[in-house]
Amino acid sequence: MTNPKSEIQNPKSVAILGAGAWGTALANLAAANGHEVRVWSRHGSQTLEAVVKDVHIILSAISMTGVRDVASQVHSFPLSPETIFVTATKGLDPQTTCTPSQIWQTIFPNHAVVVLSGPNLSKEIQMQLPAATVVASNIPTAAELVQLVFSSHRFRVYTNSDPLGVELGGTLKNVIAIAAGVCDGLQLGTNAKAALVTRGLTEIIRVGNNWGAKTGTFYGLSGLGDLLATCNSPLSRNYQVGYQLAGGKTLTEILTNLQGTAEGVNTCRVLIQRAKQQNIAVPITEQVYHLLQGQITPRQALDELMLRDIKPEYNY
Ligand SMILES: NC(=O)C1=CN([C@@H]2O[C@H](COP(=O)(O)OP(=O)(O)OC[C@H]3O[C@@H](n4cnc5c(N)ncnc54)[C@H](OP(=O)(O)O)[C@@H]3O)[C@@H](O)[C@H]2O)C=CC1
Ligand SMILES: O=C(CO)COP(=O)(O)O
Repeated sequence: MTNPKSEIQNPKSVAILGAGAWGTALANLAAANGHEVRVWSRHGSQTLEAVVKDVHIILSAISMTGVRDVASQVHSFPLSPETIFVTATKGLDPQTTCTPSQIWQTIFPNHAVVVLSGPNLSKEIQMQLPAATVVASNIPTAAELVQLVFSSHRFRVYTNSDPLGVELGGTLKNVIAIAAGVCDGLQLGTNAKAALVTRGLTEIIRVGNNWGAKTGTFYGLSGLGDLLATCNSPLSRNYQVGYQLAGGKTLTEILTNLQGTAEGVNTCRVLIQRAKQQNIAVPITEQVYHLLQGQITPRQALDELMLRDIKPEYNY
């Protein structure tokens, strides 16, 4: 059963770039609503040019490492000026610290770009469990069109007019999810976890505000919502990285055996770079960074956080 409002009077053609866990789940959602869906993978039989030809929507669910290259390739093909880009990647560009939507928008300045982000563990969505997400754009009609394409009785899609905030919420929480995995792996208890996630949200808001995003966005699905999902679920790859580090495995061992992408590892490095440039306090991210670099143990990271100077709670 589709959402009655999204029932197909006007089916759209949708190119999904990336046949990983998230690209596949999103392709299934659009196809279940009766849209024409074409999926591109670099290992697939169809060319990128054929997949994007004449489509209404191009949705990228490519890992951060591939975004710039794939966006540049798409740029070399003829597209309708009406084509809407949707980005579902949760990462930061190591060279420029740009978000994926900033990359797409720079390469396609005359096209609408929509960010899709929320508490969306793809395994649960593939099992058709209920979930909600946010589609955000500076062009409201573009976000509304994407909302219709993906909405169903199992997948509730909200629009939002702060694409940067929605994108940063989904991206920055991955670093906190690694820390949450460490917290659970060390069996630090529920109080510790609540403190970590709440102070993690403060850190995300501090970084987001400096970047130009709105505070309120981070209390929504793509900030607090996604923190709750990924900091509490073993389905999250980022959480798994932290949990297994706490169990004594090395990062290399963990990443070799992990199914899929844990963007928080790269995001943490880029975030440290940006926080230094902009002079933003990111104490949790700093400890995750030292831990990922193998410079401290999980217990030492905990001590560093607990022994910081005492201060007022609100210091965005
Ligand atoms: N899984 C989830 O629950 C969710 C994931 N996300 C985000 O979506 C993004 C993708 O995650 P997910 O699908 O889980 O990851 P996967 O590792 O399952 O898939 C990654 C996809 O990116 C492709 N890719 C990677 N590098 C390149 C490249 N250089 N050129 C072309 N394609 C490339 C991979 O292609 P190939 O298979 O050929 O390697 C694959 O299709 C991440 O940013 C993640 O944070 C967001 C919400 C939910
Ligand atoms: O972003 C996600 C859920 O919203 C997926 O989390 P992981 O990338 O940690 O698996």
